[in-house]
Amino acid sequence: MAKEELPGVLILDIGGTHGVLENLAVLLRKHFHLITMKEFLENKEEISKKIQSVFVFEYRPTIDRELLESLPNLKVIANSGVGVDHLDLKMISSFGVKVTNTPHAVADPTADMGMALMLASARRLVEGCQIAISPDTKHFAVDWLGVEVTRATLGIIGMGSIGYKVAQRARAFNMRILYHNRNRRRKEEEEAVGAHYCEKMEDLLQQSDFVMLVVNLTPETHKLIGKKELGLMKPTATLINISRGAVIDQDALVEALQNKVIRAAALDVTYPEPLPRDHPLLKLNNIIITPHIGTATIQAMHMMAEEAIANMLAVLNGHPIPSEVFPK
Ligand SMILES: O=C(O)C(=O)CO
Repeated sequence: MAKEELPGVLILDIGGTHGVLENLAVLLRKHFHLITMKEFLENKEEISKKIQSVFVFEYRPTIDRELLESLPNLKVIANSGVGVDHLDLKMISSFGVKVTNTPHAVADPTADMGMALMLASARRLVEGCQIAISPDTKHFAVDWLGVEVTRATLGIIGMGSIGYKVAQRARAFNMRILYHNRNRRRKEEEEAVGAHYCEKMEDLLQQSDFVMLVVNLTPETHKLIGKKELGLMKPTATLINISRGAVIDQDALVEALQNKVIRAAALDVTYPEPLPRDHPLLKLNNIIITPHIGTATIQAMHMMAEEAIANMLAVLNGHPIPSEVFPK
């Protein structure tokens, strides 16, 4: 089929020239006529009617009313990634447009990232690397001892599919696993990973050596971890965040890390992203920050594109949609 006859997909944020993005474009071109944001802006009049789907490639708040008003035939916005807090679902739905996400592709790489951050913080990997490459060779490990993950207690806040995959990995480290979630998991699922349910988040915070945040960002989870919650954690505990930055009250975290209320933090997400260069979190030495790379693997990029393509085709062909997200 000629590319013009295929349904048009507007690509947000795929404009790079990196090999991995070109590979995604190859996958998408099998089913769609690809339209970049640049092409769209240069030739809005002619192109806008052709666009039936939008592929959101990065976690950015890019879909506004003005864009939706300019796309009369839009049927679906396919988000890469599971979190859709950057999309105004109610507003999008008022245009009769569906939103989909990619929960399957993200679960393993994001859980891996949680483990990577926990291990890196526990064993002070970033400092170790800096010491190894520094010109001063007179460093003694005894001056910067880490802590062990093996047999420690891990508290997982948010036991959806990513949280559960973290628990599966933590079991291999003989960790004691606690979790807090809106809904308790089935008994068989708890037993399979040896996880204990804490109805009260406070109990989990008080007992855990590592607390990992894996919740969606919603009005209920906004600043879920603040001064009070940090104060409940052990002074030897580490806070890991692989969900969304705004789940933590960052001012309270700065204070807690400065005053050694907790041992350390390891964050893949912050607000805003990236943090301003003079942000106090960047001045601390008991923190590791990565730039929201939970799904930044070659494999995840491909799986997310495949999952998004399946979602878009289902909407356009009127089939059951594998992963639709509904406004609350
Ligand atoms: O899937 C998502 O929404 C992520 O942010 C993964 O890190």
